[in-house]
Amino acid sequence: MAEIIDGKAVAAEVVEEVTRHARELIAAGTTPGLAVIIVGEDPASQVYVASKSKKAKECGFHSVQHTLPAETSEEELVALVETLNRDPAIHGILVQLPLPGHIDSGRIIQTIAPEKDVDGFHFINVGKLGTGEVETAFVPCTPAGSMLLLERVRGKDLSGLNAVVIGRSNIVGKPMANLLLAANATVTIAHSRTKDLPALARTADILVAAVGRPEMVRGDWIKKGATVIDVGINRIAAPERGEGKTRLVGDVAFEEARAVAGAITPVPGGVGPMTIAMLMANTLVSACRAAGRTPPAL
Ligand SMILES: Nc1nc2c(c(=O)[nH]1)N[C@@H](CN(C=O)c1ccc(C(=O)N[C@@H](CCC(=O)O)C(=O)O)cc1)CN2
Repeated sequence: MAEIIDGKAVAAEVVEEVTRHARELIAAGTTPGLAVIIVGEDPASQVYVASKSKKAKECGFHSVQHTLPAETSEEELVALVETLNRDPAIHGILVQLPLPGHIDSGRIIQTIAPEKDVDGFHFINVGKLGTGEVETAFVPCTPAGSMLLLERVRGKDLSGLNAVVIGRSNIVGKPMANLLLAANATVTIAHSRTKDLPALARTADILVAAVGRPEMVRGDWIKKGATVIDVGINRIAAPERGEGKTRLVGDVAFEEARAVAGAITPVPGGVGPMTIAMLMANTLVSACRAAGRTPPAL
């Protein structure tokens, strides 16, 4: 049976470290500030944003939440981001995704000042990560958190290991592939047009599933002893729990996979909690840089 990688516990460790460093920074005169923006009433987004704001307060940060109606115009949102760009008390700006359809997410992301882009989605940060400038980039929170979990079982250097990332999104798949490459893994990105995905997945010592399709990766796709990082968070019907009930599953069929893998992240309690912990870490780093201090290695 595979080792279960406890993302909740690792996230709690990260948050504890961030809080300790934040205390020192605050004593030296800089309070890390995080502004989180949500537009509309998507229930999952509301939960994530509330968790982010709450966690920021727990870390001792100055935490501001902007809750905007779904009808907010793109121009209004741009204006808010520009105001936050100029606010010296704010070191991190996060616009919760997805945004309502009438707003161009790309334009909003590119409006965020790169030095406050704690989501790591701005072209400047994407480019830095892509060219190996990891030290000065902001790395997107979910891949950064996934790498920390991976490090717990495989160490920092992945030389000689084959990694397969299923999914090519800008938020997870592509940055994850870049981080694996920076750690010396041999990386393949697979997607909906990949031929014989199960066979390719079976070549992976490290398999990252980030497709958003419930339990797509089956046990017989997994090489014996592989490390499986499940980034998917899918809510599915669970009639066995009662009428109208739901449950969360990942992109990996967990029970099948744990019988074959060497280590695996569960859903919930794996990569998800790391996303919020790494946002706190990125905000601390941003505040350290603004204060002219060397950010801690987290
Ligand atoms: N601007 C951004 N928007 C979105 C991001 C992001 O990184 N930046 N990521 C996702 C959602 N997300 C954070 O925003 C997120 C998803 C899941 C979790 C989490 O802790 N999940 C728990 C389960 C929670 C539940 O019960 O529903 C888990 O996996 O254990 C945290 C953050 C999209 N948008």
